[in-house]
Amino acid sequence: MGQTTIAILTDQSSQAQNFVKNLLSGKETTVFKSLDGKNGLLFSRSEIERYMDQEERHDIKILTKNTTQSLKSMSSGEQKKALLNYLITQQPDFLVLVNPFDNLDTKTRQNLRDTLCALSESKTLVQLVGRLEDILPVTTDFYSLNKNELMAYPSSNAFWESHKKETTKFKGRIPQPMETVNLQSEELVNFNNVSVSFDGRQVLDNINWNIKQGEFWQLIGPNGSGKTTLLSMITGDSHKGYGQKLSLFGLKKGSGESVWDLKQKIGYFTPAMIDKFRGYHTLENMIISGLHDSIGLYVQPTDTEKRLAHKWLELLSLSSKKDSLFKELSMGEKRLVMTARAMIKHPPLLILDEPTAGLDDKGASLFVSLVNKISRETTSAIIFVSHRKEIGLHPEFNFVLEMKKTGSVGKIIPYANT
Ligand SMILES: Nc1ncnc2c1ncn2[C@@H]1O[C@H](COP(=O)(O)OP(=O)(O)OP(=O)(O)O)[C@@H](O)[C@H]1O
Repeated sequence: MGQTTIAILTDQSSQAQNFVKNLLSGKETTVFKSLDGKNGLLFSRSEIERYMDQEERHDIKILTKNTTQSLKSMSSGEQKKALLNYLITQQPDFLVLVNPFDNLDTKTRQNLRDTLCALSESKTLVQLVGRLEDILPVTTDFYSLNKNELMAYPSSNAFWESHKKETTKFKGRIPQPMETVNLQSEELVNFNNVSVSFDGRQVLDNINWNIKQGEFWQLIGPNGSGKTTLLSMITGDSHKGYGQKLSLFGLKKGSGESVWDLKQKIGYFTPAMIDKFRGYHTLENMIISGLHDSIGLYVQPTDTEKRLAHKWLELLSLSSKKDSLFKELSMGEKRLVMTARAMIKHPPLLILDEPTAGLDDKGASLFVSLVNKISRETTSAIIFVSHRKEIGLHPEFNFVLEMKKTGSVGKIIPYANT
């Protein structure tokens, strides 16, 4: 007979962090009586970051004892595996899993799902998940967390009935930019047989990828296949592109363009950016800051800039919050604002790196419809990186990285064939 497996569905209102803290310190055990006096451990992205920080700061190995690689340089899948293995060796009575499948590709997700289902035979698992599809099939007890209030469902049927999917749409059109960015070439990115190795191990093998103005690409590949490595060559954050046949916006890599020139042509958003600043800026200033390539605004905005920001806020149905602080927004709202910030100039290339990770179904569906809209109504090319096949996302092409012993190879699959 298996143990209790608990699922708690979270949404943008949930005070999940607080809840988890109380649960692990024994303060929530009035609801979960079976956990009273038991020892629980946490499996979450924040724990990986905490161990990453400890390993780096003190130059020690905790999760990475059996490898020479640093936790930081591992792919998300490798990091999660290392954390889970470590937690199991600590023999906890129960595990709290916060969005365990985020940032994982289909196969790694399936493997982790199987491992967790097997683990549920001997340990109590408490899942806090924002996406319905992430709930383990072995779940016995269902709850939802509204702000800090836990609501119990009498049966799994009652739970699934009350969470049928909804879809949401935006009203109005994407606001036009103040000026257009000059382009020397319609070809924005050209990888011509580009390969990348780390410490003698080839990670990317002869990549050929040509991205033209206005195209909508989804970049897909298993954990560790080299998606981040590819993107960092485009954004100028990796030197691996030098000396190879890589052209960006019509210029060969290394032919004198500055990282600044590159950043002018690229709008970039990844959820980790949100953690980089404290969020004491108004929404209006956050969006305008996209015109100045800063996070937050440090100069007085002009009236034209303010008008443009208002148009974006209107589109996002956030006008009433224009003077609110960015940090007061829900996670989903923050991502919409960050995307508006990345798009305000209509950069020739918009890169969205796993932008829906950690969102609940409603938040993800809203985000996806904004991206589809940007693709339809602007000439910006889009690269959308995601492990999940996002329901409702309509890219024109998939660039699929397939892992081989000699490094990942890239395949182009038109969306119509997927
Ligand atoms: N600086 C580095 N030093 C050593 N190995 C590295 C370094 N950067 C990346 N790697 C390795 O290269 C491979 C590709 O990593 P990359 O982060 O690009 O994959 P990914 O597809 O983005 O993975 P994920 O989806 O999990 O984020 C991984 O095996 C990773 O461990």
